[in-house]
Amino acid sequence: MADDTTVAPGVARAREALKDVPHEPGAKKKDPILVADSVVRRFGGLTAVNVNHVEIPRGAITALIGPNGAGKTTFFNLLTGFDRPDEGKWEFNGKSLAGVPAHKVARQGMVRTFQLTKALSRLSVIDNMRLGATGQKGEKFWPSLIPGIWSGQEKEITERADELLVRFKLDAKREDFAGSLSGGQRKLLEMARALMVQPDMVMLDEPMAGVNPALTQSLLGHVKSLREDGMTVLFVEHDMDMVRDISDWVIVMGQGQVIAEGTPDTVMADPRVIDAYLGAHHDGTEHDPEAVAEEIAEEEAAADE
Ligand SMILES: Nc1ncnc2c1ncn2[C@@H]1O[C@H](COP(=O)(O)OP(=O)(O)OP(=O)(O)O)[C@@H](O)[C@H]1O
Repeated sequence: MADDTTVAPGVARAREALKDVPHEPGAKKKDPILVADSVVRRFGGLTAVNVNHVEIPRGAITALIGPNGAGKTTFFNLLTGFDRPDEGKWEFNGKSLAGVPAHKVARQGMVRTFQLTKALSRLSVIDNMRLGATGQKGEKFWPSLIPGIWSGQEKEITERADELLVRFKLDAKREDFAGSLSGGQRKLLEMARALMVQPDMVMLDEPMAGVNPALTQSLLGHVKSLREDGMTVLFVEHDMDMVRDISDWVIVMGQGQVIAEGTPDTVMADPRVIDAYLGAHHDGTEHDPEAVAEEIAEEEAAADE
Protein backbone atom coordinates (compact mmCIF):
# COMPACT_ATOMS: atom_id res chain seq x y z
CA MET A 1 0.00 0.00 0.00
CA ALA A 2 1.22 3.53 -0.75
CA ASP A 3 2.37 5.52 2.25
CA ASP A 4 0.71 8.75 3.19
CA THR A 5 3.28 10.92 1.37
CA THR A 6 2.06 9.63 -1.98
CA VAL A 7 -1.70 9.72 -1.47
CA ALA A 8 -4.04 12.67 -2.00
CA PRO A 9 -4.32 15.01 1.02
CA GLY A 10 -7.96 14.06 1.67
CA VAL A 11 -7.07 10.37 1.79
CA ALA A 12 -4.17 11.03 4.16
CA ARG A 13 -6.41 13.10 6.45
CA ALA A 14 -9.06 10.39 6.53
CA ARG A 15 -6.49 7.66 7.28
CA GLU A 16 -4.96 9.71 10.06
CA ALA A 17 -8.38 10.39 11.62
CA LEU A 18 -9.30 6.69 11.54
CA LYS A 19 -6.01 5.01 12.36
CA ASP A 20 -6.66 4.40 16.06
CA VAL A 21 -10.39 3.76 15.80
CA PRO A 22 -11.25 0.22 16.91
CA HIS A 23 -12.84 -2.00 14.30
CA GLU A 24 -16.04 -2.70 16.20
CA PRO A 25 -19.73 -1.71 16.00
CA GLY A 26 -20.42 1.71 17.49
CA ALA A 27 -16.72 2.69 17.54
CA LYS A 28 -16.01 6.24 18.73
CA LYS A 29 -14.37 8.56 16.20
CA LYS A 30 -12.06 11.50 16.95
CA ASP A 31 -14.24 14.14 15.32
CA PRO A 32 -17.49 12.59 14.14
CA ILE A 33 -19.74 14.73 11.93
CA LEU A 34 -22.79 12.64 12.85
CA VAL A 35 -23.58 10.74 16.03
CA ALA A 36 -26.75 8.63 16.30
CA ASP A 37 -28.13 6.93 19.40
CA SER A 38 -30.84 4.31 19.90
CA VAL A 39 -32.52 4.92 16.55
CA VAL A 40 -35.46 2.58 16.08
CA ARG A 41 -37.93 2.35 13.19
CA ARG A 42 -40.64 -0.25 13.13
CA PHE A 43 -43.05 -1.16 10.37
CA GLY A 44 -45.84 -3.07 12.07
CA GLY A 45 -44.16 -6.04 13.76
CA LEU A 46 -40.93 -5.62 11.81
CA THR A 47 -38.04 -3.64 13.33
CA ALA A 48 -36.36 -2.29 10.20
CA VAL A 49 -33.77 -0.17 12.07
CA ASN A 50 -32.42 -0.65 15.57
CA VAL A 51 -29.10 1.22 15.70
CA ASN A 52 -27.69 1.45 19.18
CA HIS A 53 -24.83 3.87 18.52
CA VAL A 54 -23.02 4.93 15.38
CA GLU A 55 -20.59 7.74 14.53
CA ILE A 56 -19.75 8.90 11.02
CA PRO A 57 -16.17 10.13 10.65
CA ARG A 58 -15.76 13.69 9.34
CA GLY A 59 -13.99 14.26 6.02
CA ALA A 60 -13.93 10.58 5.11
CA ILE A 61 -15.84 8.37 2.68
CA THR A 62 -17.91 5.85 4.62
CA ALA A 63 -19.79 3.00 2.99
CA LEU A 64 -22.98 1.65 4.54
CA ILE A 65 -23.33 -1.93 3.40
CA GLY A 66 -25.39 -4.97 4.29
CA PRO A 67 -27.61 -7.58 2.70
CA ASN A 68 -31.01 -6.77 1.17
CA GLY A 69 -33.50 -5.66 3.78
CA ALA A 70 -30.79 -4.83 6.37
CA GLY A 71 -32.31 -1.38 6.94
CA LYS A 72 -29.78 0.80 5.10
CA THR A 73 -32.26 2.85 3.10
CA THR A 74 -34.60 3.22 6.05
CA PHE A 75 -31.69 4.50 8.18
CA PHE A 76 -30.74 6.95 5.41
CA ASN A 77 -34.34 8.17 5.25
CA LEU A 78 -34.44 8.70 9.00
CA LEU A 79 -31.17 10.61 9.18
CA THR A 80 -32.13 12.91 6.31
CA GLY A 81 -35.60 13.70 7.65
CA PHE A 82 -37.59 11.78 5.02
CA ASP A 83 -38.93 9.37 7.61
CA ARG A 84 -39.56 9.58 11.34
CA PRO A 85 -38.13 7.13 13.88
CA ASP A 86 -40.14 5.51 16.66
CA GLU A 87 -37.25 6.28 18.99
CA GLY A 88 -33.81 7.79 18.91
CA LYS A 89 -31.78 10.93 18.44
CA TRP A 90 -28.86 12.07 16.39
CA GLU A 91 -26.63 15.10 16.10
CA PHE A 92 -25.08 16.54 12.99
CA ASN A 93 -22.24 19.01 13.52
CA GLY A 94 -23.21 19.00 17.18
CA LYS A 95 -26.86 19.98 16.53
CA SER A 96 -29.80 17.71 17.11
CA LEU A 97 -31.53 16.78 13.87
CA ALA A 98 -34.15 14.34 15.12
CA GLY A 99 -37.57 15.47 13.91
CA VAL A 100 -36.14 18.13 11.58
CA PRO A 101 -37.78 17.99 8.12
CA ALA A 102 -35.75 17.11 5.03
CA HIS A 103 -35.36 20.56 3.48
CA LYS A 104 -34.12 21.96 6.79
CA VAL A 105 -31.71 19.05 7.19
CA ALA A 106 -30.32 19.92 3.75
CA ARG A 107 -29.88 23.56 4.77
CA GLN A 108 -27.96 22.41 7.85
CA GLY A 109 -25.46 20.87 5.45
CA MET A 110 -26.54 17.25 5.18
CA VAL A 111 -27.92 16.39 1.77
CA ARG A 112 -28.81 13.20 -0.03
CA THR A 113 -29.01 12.42 -3.68
CA PHE A 114 -32.30 11.53 -5.27
CA GLN A 115 -33.12 9.43 -8.18
CA LEU A 116 -34.40 11.37 -11.11
CA THR A 117 -38.15 10.99 -10.80
CA LYS A 118 -40.57 11.05 -13.72
CA ALA A 119 -41.47 14.65 -13.02
CA LEU A 120 -37.86 15.77 -12.79
CA SER A 121 -37.06 13.92 -16.04
CA ARG A 122 -39.32 16.35 -17.86
CA LEU A 123 -37.31 19.31 -16.65
CA SER A 124 -34.12 20.54 -18.25
CA VAL A 125 -30.78 19.74 -16.66
CA ILE A 126 -30.27 23.35 -15.56
CA ASP A 127 -33.74 23.51 -13.98
CA ASN A 128 -32.98 20.33 -12.04
CA MET A 129 -29.87 22.05 -10.75
CA ARG A 130 -31.83 25.16 -9.74
CA LEU A 131 -34.27 23.00 -7.83
CA GLY A 132 -31.31 21.50 -6.00
CA ALA A 133 -30.78 24.90 -4.40
CA THR A 134 -33.97 24.36 -2.42
CA GLY A 135 -32.51 21.20 -0.91
CA GLN A 136 -35.68 19.38 -1.83
CA LYS A 137 -36.77 16.60 -4.07
CA GLY A 138 -38.45 18.90 -6.48
CA GLU A 139 -42.08 18.29 -7.14
CA LYS A 140 -43.30 20.56 -4.35
CA PHE A 141 -40.99 23.31 -5.46
CA TRP A 142 -42.23 24.09 -8.93
CA PRO A 143 -42.86 27.69 -7.90
CA SER A 144 -39.14 28.17 -7.43
CA LEU A 145 -38.75 27.80 -11.19
CA ILE A 146 -40.85 30.89 -11.83
CA PRO A 147 -38.51 33.80 -12.50
CA GLY A 148 -38.54 36.52 -9.85
CA ILE A 149 -39.70 34.36 -7.00
CA TRP A 150 -36.25 33.77 -5.52
CA SER A 151 -35.85 37.35 -4.37
CA GLY A 152 -32.72 38.16 -6.31
CA GLN A 153 -30.92 34.90 -5.76
CA GLU A 154 -31.53 33.58 -9.28
CA LYS A 155 -28.28 34.89 -10.71
CA GLU A 156 -26.17 33.44 -7.93
CA ILE A 157 -27.98 30.11 -8.09
CA THR A 158 -27.67 29.85 -11.85
CA GLU A 159 -23.97 30.71 -11.71
CA ARG A 160 -23.34 28.00 -9.15
CA ALA A 161 -25.41 25.54 -11.19
CA ASP A 162 -23.36 26.31 -14.31
CA GLU A 163 -20.06 25.90 -12.45
CA LEU A 164 -21.17 22.50 -11.20
CA LEU A 165 -22.37 21.44 -14.66
CA VAL A 166 -18.88 22.21 -15.99
CA ARG A 167 -17.26 20.29 -13.12
CA PHE A 168 -19.45 17.25 -13.78
CA LYS A 169 -19.04 17.59 -17.57
CA LEU A 170 -22.76 18.10 -18.08
CA ASP A 171 -22.57 21.66 -19.43
CA ALA A 172 -23.19 20.49 -23.00
CA LYS A 173 -26.47 18.97 -21.77
CA ARG A 174 -27.60 22.15 -19.97
CA GLU A 175 -30.83 22.63 -21.90
CA ASP A 176 -31.61 18.95 -22.54
CA PHE A 177 -34.40 17.16 -20.74
CA ALA A 178 -32.92 15.37 -17.75
CA GLY A 179 -34.83 12.28 -18.90
CA SER A 180 -32.66 12.10 -22.02
CA LEU A 181 -29.46 11.51 -20.01
CA SER A 182 -27.79 8.10 -19.76
CA GLY A 183 -27.82 6.19 -16.45
CA GLY A 184 -24.34 7.40 -15.55
CA GLN A 185 -25.08 11.01 -16.53
CA ARG A 186 -28.17 10.90 -14.32
CA LYS A 187 -26.02 9.85 -11.39
CA LEU A 188 -23.68 12.74 -12.12
CA LEU A 189 -26.66 15.12 -12.24
CA GLU A 190 -28.00 13.75 -8.95
CA MET A 191 -24.62 14.37 -7.34
CA ALA A 192 -24.20 17.81 -8.90
CA ARG A 193 -27.72 18.76 -7.78
CA ALA A 194 -26.95 17.72 -4.19
CA LEU A 195 -23.94 20.06 -4.19
CA MET A 196 -26.15 23.08 -4.91
CA VAL A 197 -26.73 23.54 -1.17
CA GLN A 198 -22.97 23.49 -0.46
CA PRO A 199 -23.24 20.63 2.02
CA ASP A 200 -20.77 19.38 4.63
CA MET A 201 -21.99 15.84 4.16
CA VAL A 202 -23.31 14.14 1.04
CA MET A 203 -25.31 10.94 1.26
CA LEU A 204 -25.35 8.86 -1.91
CA ASP A 205 -27.89 6.10 -2.41
CA GLU A 206 -26.39 3.40 -4.65
CA PRO A 207 -24.29 5.75 -6.79
CA MET A 208 -23.18 2.92 -9.06
CA ALA A 209 -26.58 1.40 -9.81
CA GLY A 210 -27.30 1.45 -13.53
CA VAL A 211 -24.00 3.08 -14.45
CA ASN A 212 -22.32 2.03 -17.68
CA PRO A 213 -18.74 0.78 -17.02
CA ALA A 214 -17.39 3.59 -19.22
CA LEU A 215 -18.60 6.15 -16.68
CA THR A 216 -17.64 4.22 -13.55
CA GLN A 217 -14.18 5.72 -13.18
CA SER A 218 -15.44 9.22 -13.76
CA LEU A 219 -18.12 8.75 -11.13
CA LEU A 220 -15.64 7.33 -8.62
CA GLY A 221 -13.35 10.27 -9.34
CA HIS A 222 -16.15 12.70 -8.55
CA VAL A 223 -16.94 10.99 -5.26
CA LYS A 224 -13.26 11.08 -4.29
CA SER A 225 -13.08 14.76 -5.22
CA LEU A 226 -15.78 15.51 -2.63
CA ARG A 227 -13.41 14.19 0.04
CA GLU A 228 -10.58 16.32 -1.36
CA ASP A 229 -12.90 19.32 -1.01
CA GLY A 230 -13.28 18.51 2.69
CA MET A 231 -16.76 17.02 2.47
CA THR A 232 -17.90 13.90 4.26
CA VAL A 233 -19.50 11.19 2.15
CA LEU A 234 -21.81 8.42 3.34
CA PHE A 235 -23.03 6.04 0.68
CA VAL A 236 -25.14 2.90 0.42
CA GLU A 237 -23.83 0.50 -2.19
CA HIS A 238 -24.03 -3.14 -3.21
CA ASP A 239 -21.06 -2.95 -5.57
CA MET A 240 -18.22 -4.27 -3.40
CA ASP A 241 -15.52 -3.22 -5.88
CA MET A 242 -16.64 0.35 -5.44
CA VAL A 243 -16.77 -0.04 -1.66
CA ARG A 244 -13.19 -1.34 -1.61
CA ASP A 245 -11.96 1.24 -4.06
CA ILE A 246 -13.16 4.43 -2.44
CA SER A 247 -14.14 3.84 1.20
CA ASP A 248 -12.00 4.89 4.13
CA TRP A 249 -14.43 3.22 6.51
CA VAL A 250 -17.23 0.68 6.20
CA ILE A 251 -20.26 0.26 8.44
CA VAL A 252 -22.19 -2.98 8.06
CA MET A 253 -25.87 -3.35 8.89
CA GLY A 254 -27.67 -6.63 9.41
CA GLN A 255 -31.28 -6.97 10.50
CA GLY A 256 -31.49 -3.29 11.38
CA GLN A 257 -28.38 -3.21 13.57
CA VAL A 258 -24.79 -2.18 13.04
CA ILE A 259 -23.00 -5.54 13.09
CA ALA A 260 -19.47 -4.52 12.08
CA GLU A 261 -17.29 -1.49 11.38
CA GLY A 262 -13.79 -1.03 10.10
CA THR A 263 -11.62 -0.50 7.05
CA PRO A 264 -12.83 -2.27 3.88
CA ASP A 265 -10.31 -5.10 4.20
CA THR A 266 -11.05 -5.96 7.82
CA VAL A 267 -14.80 -5.70 7.41
CA MET A 268 -14.94 -7.89 4.34
CA ALA A 269 -12.92 -10.59 6.10
CA ASP A 270 -15.13 -10.43 9.21
CA PRO A 271 -17.05 -13.70 9.73
CA ARG A 272 -20.07 -11.76 11.08
CA VAL A 273 -20.25 -9.88 7.79
CA ILE A 274 -19.83 -13.00 5.68
CA ASP A 275 -22.54 -14.66 7.80
CA ALA A 276 -24.93 -11.76 7.32
CA TYR A 277 -24.51 -11.88 3.55
CA LEU A 278 -24.73 -15.62 3.29
CA GLY A 279 -27.50 -15.82 5.84
CA ALA A 280 -25.77 -18.96 7.13
CA HIS A 281 -23.51 -19.94 9.97
CA HIS A 282 -19.92 -19.33 8.94
CA ASP A 283 -17.81 -22.42 9.41
CA GLY A 284 -15.00 -21.49 7.07
CA THR A 285 -16.18 -23.66 4.18
CA GLU A 286 -18.06 -20.95 2.27
CA HIS A 287 -14.91 -19.64 0.61
CA ASP A 288 -13.57 -23.01 -0.37
CA PRO A 289 -15.03 -23.89 -3.79
CA GLU A 290 -14.10 -27.55 -3.44
CA ALA A 291 -15.85 -27.82 -0.09
CA VAL A 292 -18.91 -26.07 -1.50
CA ALA A 293 -18.92 -28.40 -4.53
CA GLU A 294 -18.72 -31.38 -2.18
CA GLU A 295 -21.62 -30.04 -0.12
CA ILE A 296 -23.73 -29.55 -3.24
CA ALA A 297 -22.92 -33.11 -4.40
CA GLU A 298 -23.92 -34.45 -0.97
CA GLU A 299 -27.19 -32.49 -1.07
CA GLU A 300 -27.95 -33.74 -4.57
CA ALA A 301 -27.17 -37.32 -3.56
CA ALA A 302 -29.44 -36.96 -0.53
CA ALA A 303 -32.21 -35.57 -2.71
CA ASP A 304 -31.89 -38.48 -5.13
CA GLU A 305 -32.24 -41.08 -2.36
N1 LIG B 1 -42.48 1.67 4.11
C1 LIG B 1 -42.26 0.42 4.55
N2 LIG B 1 -43.28 -0.31 5.02
C2 LIG B 1 -43.07 -1.57 5.47
N3 LIG B 1 -41.88 -2.17 5.51
C3 LIG B 1 -40.83 -1.47 5.06
C4 LIG B 1 -40.95 -0.15 4.55
N4 LIG B 1 -39.72 0.29 4.18
C5 LIG B 1 -38.87 -0.71 4.44
N5 LIG B 1 -39.52 -1.77 4.96
C6 LIG B 1 -38.91 -3.04 5.40
O1 LIG B 1 -37.85 -2.73 6.29
C7 LIG B 1 -36.74 -3.59 6.08
C8 LIG B 1 -35.52 -2.78 5.74
O2 LIG B 1 -35.64 -2.25 4.44
P1 LIG B 1 -34.59 -1.29 3.76
O3 LIG B 1 -35.12 -0.92 2.41
O4 LIG B 1 -34.23 -0.19 4.68
O5 LIG B 1 -33.33 -2.26 3.60
P2 LIG B 1 -32.02 -2.04 2.74
O6 LIG B 1 -30.88 -2.50 3.58
O7 LIG B 1 -31.97 -0.68 2.21
O8 LIG B 1 -32.27 -3.09 1.57
P3 LIG B 1 -31.82 -3.03 0.02
O9 LIG B 1 -30.34 -3.24 0.03
O10 LIG B 1 -32.55 -4.20 -0.57
O11 LIG B 1 -32.24 -1.73 -0.53
C9 LIG B 1 -37.16 -4.55 4.96
O12 LIG B 1 -37.63 -5.74 5.56
C10 LIG B 1 -38.27 -3.82 4.25
O13 LIG B 1 -39.17 -4.72 3.66
